[in-house]
Amino acid sequence: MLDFLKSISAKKPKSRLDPDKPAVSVRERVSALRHLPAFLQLIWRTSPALSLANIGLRLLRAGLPLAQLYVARLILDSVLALTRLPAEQRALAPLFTLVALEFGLVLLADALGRGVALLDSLLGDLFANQSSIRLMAHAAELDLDQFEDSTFYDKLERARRQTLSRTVLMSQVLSQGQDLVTLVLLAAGLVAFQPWLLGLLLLAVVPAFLGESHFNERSYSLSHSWTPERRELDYLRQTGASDETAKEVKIFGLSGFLIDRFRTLSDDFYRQNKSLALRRAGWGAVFAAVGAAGYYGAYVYILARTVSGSISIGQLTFLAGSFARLRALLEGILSRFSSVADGALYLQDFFDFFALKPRITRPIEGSAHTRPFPRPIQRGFQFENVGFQYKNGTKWAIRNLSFELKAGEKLALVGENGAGKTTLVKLLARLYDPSEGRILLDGHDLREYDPAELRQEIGVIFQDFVRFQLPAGQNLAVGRIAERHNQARIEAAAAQSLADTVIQKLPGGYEQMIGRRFNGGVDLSGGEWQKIALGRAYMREAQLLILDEPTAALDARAEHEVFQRFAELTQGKTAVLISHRFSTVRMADRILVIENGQFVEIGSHEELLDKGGRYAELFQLQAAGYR
Ligand SMILES: Nc1ncnc2c1ncn2[C@@H]1O[C@H](COP(=O)(O)OP(=O)(O)OP(=O)(O)O)[C@@H](O)[C@H]1O
Repeated sequence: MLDFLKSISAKKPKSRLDPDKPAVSVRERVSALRHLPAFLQLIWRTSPALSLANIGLRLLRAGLPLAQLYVARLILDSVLALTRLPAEQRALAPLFTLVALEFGLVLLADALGRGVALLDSLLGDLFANQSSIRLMAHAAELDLDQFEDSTFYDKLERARRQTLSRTVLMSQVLSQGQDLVTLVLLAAGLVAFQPWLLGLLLLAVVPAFLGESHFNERSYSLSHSWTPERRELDYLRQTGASDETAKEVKIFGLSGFLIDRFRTLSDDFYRQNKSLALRRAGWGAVFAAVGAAGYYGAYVYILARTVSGSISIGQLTFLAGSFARLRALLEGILSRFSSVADGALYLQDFFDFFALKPRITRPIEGSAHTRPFPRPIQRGFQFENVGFQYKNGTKWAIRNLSFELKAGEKLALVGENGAGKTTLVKLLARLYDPSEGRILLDGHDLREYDPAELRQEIGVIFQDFVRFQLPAGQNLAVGRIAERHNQARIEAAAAQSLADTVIQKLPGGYEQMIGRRFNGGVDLSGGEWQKIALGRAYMREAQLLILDEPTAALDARAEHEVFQRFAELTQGKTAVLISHRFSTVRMADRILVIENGQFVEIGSHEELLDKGGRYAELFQLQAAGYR
């Protein structure tokens, strides 16, 4: 036992990742309890009426054990008194009234218990739904670079897991309150009889509590340190068995590789978990025996007092019953305390996630207002010495970049893979802010405008656009989701992006679910998907349209047609086009060539060819391929 108690303070968790990482200390666990008021407040706000009803029922339920024990005592004493009377003097009516009372209490306890369980489940469901909604809303507010940070992802993952398991914590906290009330009521009876019995009770229960805390702490540490691996396990499970990956997994024969990795990781976790579970079970049995010994010690004492005649049989049942109940209650409260503290530690992850704040906000720090967005844009965008480094990147993705994107101009970006073209576009859309330099819109820093308003005025179709598992019409409508019921507008956008020819062939037309994830879904080819995604740009009707490799998957005829329409559609509008195809690029007014994130040259197709620089070189290279 001594060894075990020493181990509580001395042992460190066997974390595969960081063997020196200390276990979560008791102090941390207790300090995590500070999150409980905020948590209870969240529950209260979920539904004040259900919360109030829940508390009311629990308070009533808390008083019942004492009442039941007391009535049982009266019944026994009255039976004994009756047996001592001559048969003709035995009046049974008071006895049966007591029995009826006990019967009533049993029914009431059952009804209250069911009522509490019902309210817990309703409140829990509401709370889980609202937490999920808050989680999605908060994630949408955060900056893109926060998503690219793996510690953020771990937080998000833990917070996501929390939305459901927190309903268990809610029940536990409320039950804890209820049991504490019952405990105080029962303990009052025991203290009145023999105060030191309470000490005996604590002695029987406290070691079990310490053991429970210790093992919960280890469980939490283990599970916490395994968050990245768990994400990897989820990823492997998903990659090994999903429609999106099945093709390549089969072709490359990856399943053995994926399964091996999964097995190695999961076996490792299983081993660590098993060793913890075994020790937990062993020590659990020891503590249960200590608890039982305490109970029987008290029982023997109460029996001796009954035999000596100093208390009645009724009092014996009351006291022995109180003691047994108190022991179970105290054990429950103490062990629940450690799982509440454990839950509160997880709560810390939950609140940590909600405490993350986006940096790209409105208005920018230090200024009182945002600048109204120019309608129409007068001068255009200027990049002034712009540099950008990804948080997890080792080099500058863009450096010392200065150029002007004039209002109404069609600018093409050219550069080799990794040159920084997509990064430039993300900076324009304020998905990131420059690490150095600045971007001006009509002479003012882009950060002075409301980012939401800016994004309203920009339409971007990325090369890795999302294939939403939605009906075809809605898949186009995501370009301007407020217009999702405007069928005429959706059809016009489809006609402009050539998506109409794709949709006409679908059995369900605009209502046809696309993608294979849901029942009845029909998958499209890469080029067909791209036409749908392009349609989103036309739904958008933005002042600045950005297409990042919009035609990479299109056949030559479709590409030609798309660009015919694109030129018409963007007349008078500003547009940025990224493409590796010079047939597309040459349609732009000017072409900006970048290399390793740096400015190389800018000019029209003819100007750059005449100049004989990098563009001319790349153009000749591609043209040579067609000769
Ligand atoms: N999220 C990211 N985190 C870290 N580095 C990134 C990230 N995205 C891009 N990079 C790096 O920034 C550089 C520029 O990438 P970018 O995507 O802008 O290139 P690109 O010119 O659009 O390339 P491509 O023609 O292949 O689409 C590359 O070196 C890339 O590895």
